Amino acid sequence: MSGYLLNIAGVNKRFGGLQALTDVGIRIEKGQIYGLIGPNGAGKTTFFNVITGLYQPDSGTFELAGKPYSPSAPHEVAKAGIARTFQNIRLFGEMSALENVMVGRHVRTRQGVFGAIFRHGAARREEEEIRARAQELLDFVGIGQFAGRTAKYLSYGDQRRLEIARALATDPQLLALDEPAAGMNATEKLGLRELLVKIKNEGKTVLLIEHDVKLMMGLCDRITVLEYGKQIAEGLPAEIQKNEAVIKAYLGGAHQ
Ligand SMILES: Nc1ncnc2c1ncn2[C@@H]1O[C@H](COP(=O)(O)OP(=O)(O)OP(=O)(O)O)[C@@H](O)[C@H]1O
Repeated sequence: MSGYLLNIAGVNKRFGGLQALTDVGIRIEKGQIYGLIGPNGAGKTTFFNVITGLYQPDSGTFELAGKPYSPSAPHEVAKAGIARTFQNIRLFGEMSALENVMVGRHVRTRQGVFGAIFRHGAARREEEEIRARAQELLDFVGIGQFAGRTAKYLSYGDQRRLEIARALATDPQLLALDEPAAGMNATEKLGLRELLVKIKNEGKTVLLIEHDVKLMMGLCDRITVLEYGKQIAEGLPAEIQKNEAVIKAYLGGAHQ
């Protein structure tokens, strides 16, 4: 056992002639907010997709809370205890905010989605519990008042909050967020920052990809920097900010 909540090593991923990830690994302690940054095309999303079961890696070892897990399919990863959100919002637009969160919750229930559809005895009771928990989560992320609103009519920032609530509904050990601040205005970003701190204060562990480096520096406990699929730096935000290779990667202009 490593003592880390997430311990991933030696990840390689090739797309045809392109080596998208070369020997990438991260170790995240429980309760940390861990950031993944890097210029466009650095391999951040590819790495996320590998550890959450969307892409099959060419190699790599994967361990969550001391137990090896197989990133062979997204539902296996969800069962192991990792929940994620996507760069592009993926909600059920025609469903209410509450229903979106309830769907997330069904991953963890005994009756599952079919029980919920047929609504017999135990399933009905479980359904009520799920509903109550979903409302709690909406309250937690700050959109409890919009529980009945059709998801597609929520503001952009609130849709992002809803995605986070839905991910939290699976009771994950690790919450993986792919660019949660993308497209947000300054006020929404401030709100997101507060929400992430609140999630951390609940004892959750968060892995985050984000382009807003300023936001990341103020928020993350540790940061890994990728460039052309390789890890060029890992450390505390203060160390990353001073790292020559990182400064060069961001200011070099090669990726603009
Ligand atoms: N499914 C795929 N097939 C082929 N090449 C891919 C695929 N997914 C990603 N790539 C390539 O892998 C490299 C890394 O891309 P990736 O999207 O992981 O970078 P990123 O750091 O997330 O970039 P961005 O910040 O722009 O989202 C890029 O050169 C990209 O074109």
